[in-house]
Amino acid sequence: MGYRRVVVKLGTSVLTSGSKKLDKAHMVELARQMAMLMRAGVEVVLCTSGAIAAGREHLQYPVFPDTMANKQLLAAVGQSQLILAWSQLFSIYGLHVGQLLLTRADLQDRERYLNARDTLNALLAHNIIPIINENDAVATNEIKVGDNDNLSARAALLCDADLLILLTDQKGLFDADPRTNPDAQLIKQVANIDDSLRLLAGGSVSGLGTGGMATKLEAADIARRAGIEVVIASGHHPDVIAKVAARESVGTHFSAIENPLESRKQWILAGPATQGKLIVDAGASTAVVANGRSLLSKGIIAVEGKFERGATLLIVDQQGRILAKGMSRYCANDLTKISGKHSNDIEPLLGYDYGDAIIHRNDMVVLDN
Ligand SMILES: Nc1ncnc2c1ncn2[C@@H]1O[C@H](COP(=O)(O)OP(=O)(O)O)[C@@H](O)[C@H]1O
Ligand SMILES: N[C@@H](CCC(=O)OP(=O)(O)O)C(=O)O
Repeated sequence: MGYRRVVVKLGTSVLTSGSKKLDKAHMVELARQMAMLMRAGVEVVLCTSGAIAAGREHLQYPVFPDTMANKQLLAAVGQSQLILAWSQLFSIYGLHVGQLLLTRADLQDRERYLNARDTLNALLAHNIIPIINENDAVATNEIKVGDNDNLSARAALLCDADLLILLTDQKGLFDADPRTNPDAQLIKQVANIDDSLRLLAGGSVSGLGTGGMATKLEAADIARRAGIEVVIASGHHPDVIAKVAARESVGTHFSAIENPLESRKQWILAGPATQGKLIVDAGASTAVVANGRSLLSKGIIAVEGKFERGATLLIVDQQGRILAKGMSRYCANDLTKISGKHSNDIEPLLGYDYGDAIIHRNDMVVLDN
């Protein structure tokens, strides 16, 4: 069956073709491919990087100290150049574009999330290509998603896409970074994202992109758990977008999981930033991962981070493996008092009680699979 709605993410590495400026000749080719897909009845959402690179180019490569304010300046200048370029390039194919600049705060707050979703749907309903980037000009580290791989996965969830295409400067995910390992082999199919796969995915060394393959794997993991297929491929492979959309074998394909998470759990996974960690013993690990139970105080060995009730935390085992992510019903202070203790001791120790479940299974996404 054909795809209905596709998010295409273009990394800086693709947009600049490895140079220091936007490669407009290649951007028009990518716009053509996306326009053809739209003409074939597939809705396309573009998540584009390149604002900072475009800002540097427009200001003729100023030598600035590497501060947050200067990056924001470059993004503010570059984003307008970037959207101007896309708007002109898509107009060649008779298409309008609409710009959405998002931060984590827009995805975290339910009302803003629904607002962004309505805008995306309205644009698509009018055959207008939504173009998304992080709102780098205003986003501080605290409210940033931080990289466009993760942002594109959240965009795919937001608009209920069925395919996410991450285009980059490599043919896909290799079993080692091909820049430093000439013998590295392309991994064509991934059925499960686990720690051994994460170890293969390195950061970005080109100085152009943010996050490298590590953030692409994070993005793939979020999307596939929401039932969205993911492909990582080269943005310079001829007709790559059409081929991926036609299910030809290009790059690395990640299958979607069979029973996608319900939307509340998708939001827990993709929305709020994690604010701490609960380290748990083997019994709690089995209860949470194998038996799908809530996390009780008895199994908690240590608490890391400062957080309030309702914060999103990682549950990790003593070997540091991430088991689950979920929302805590107790704050960090309370948890340090009751960890390792029986549920019956919560009330006597704290003077109140929000229930036995520290993280209830309905508020938890198990990740060790
Ligand atoms: N296992 C791997 N397979 C492929 N590329 C990898 C791997 N590990 C690290 N990388 C690096 O990831 C880079 C792509 O990510 P990045 O530089 O962030 O580009 P983009 O701008 O497309 O997001 C590649 O150039 C490569 O050096
Ligand atoms: N939002 C930034 C890009 C951040 C980013 O993740 O870059 P990349 O790894 O090239 O996709 C920009 O527009 O410059």
